[in-house]
Amino acid sequence: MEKHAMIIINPSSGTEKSIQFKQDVYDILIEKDYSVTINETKKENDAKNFAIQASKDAFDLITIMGGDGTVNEVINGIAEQEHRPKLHIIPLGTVNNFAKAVEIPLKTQQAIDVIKDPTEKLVDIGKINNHYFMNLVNIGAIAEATYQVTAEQKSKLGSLAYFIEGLKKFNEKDIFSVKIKLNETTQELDAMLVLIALTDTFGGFKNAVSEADINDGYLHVFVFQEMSTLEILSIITSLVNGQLKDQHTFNIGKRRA
Ligand SMILES: Nc1ncnc2c1ncn2[C@@H]1O[C@H](COP(=O)(O)OP(=O)(O)OP(=O)(O)O)[C@@H](O)[C@H]1O
Repeated sequence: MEKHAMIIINPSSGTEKSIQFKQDVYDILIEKDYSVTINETKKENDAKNFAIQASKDAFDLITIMGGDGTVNEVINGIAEQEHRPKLHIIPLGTVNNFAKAVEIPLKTQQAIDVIKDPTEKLVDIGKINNHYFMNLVNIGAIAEATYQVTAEQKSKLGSLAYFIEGLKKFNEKDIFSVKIKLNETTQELDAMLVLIALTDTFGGFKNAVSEADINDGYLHVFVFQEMSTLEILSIITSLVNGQLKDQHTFNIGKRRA
């Protein structure tokens, strides 16, 4: 039976290299006996809508050429569909957090070639209200600051751009009150930042949350309370070195996703 693949390309992702690889991806899928439909995104939600269509039309595969935002849209498109195509991700974003977490090759040609001899991985996804996520959720002013990072800053600085914006907010000590019901316990805490991770990768740093596995079925919940600049630096070092789990005062537990 003929196999169907949809390529979803975000031409604006990362360093805007996706278009130059379009033909290579098309050729390899044809070589693997897929019939191929190509869709380019123009704006927010296009990738999600293409993915919904691919599910409804019972496509076998969606090849995503883009960054975390594009992958997230596709996941939101397929999550609640009866038929979910498999995903082949070609990381072309700035940070590519999810690709790092799932250990997809970051070199474009290698990621394309994965389809020649594919291995399948199941991954956890989480849900907030009606929105699915596959990386992590940040709550607080620090998290909001990261949304102010411009596309230009991202292209120039990569993940560092987020850290710089985040650090500015850390100094303002914006504390908020948060009530967390985790398993059977409810805690009310004052927090600077709440981080809920599904994978071990944060801000593009592999192993930052080394206890989290992509398919362990858990949400890993961290609450960062008011901290001195020294403590903040120590946490950043932990993130980079993969020792966030050792900061037990901040790790308040995990629950089944
Ligand atoms: N043609 C387009 N021009 C501008 N923006 C687009 C276009 N198509 C999609 N978008 C927007 O781009 C967002 C996703 O970008 P994506 O995350 O893939 O790239 P990135 O930001 O460079 O990567 P990363 O998230 O890894 O840093 C989508 O959510 C959508 O809003």
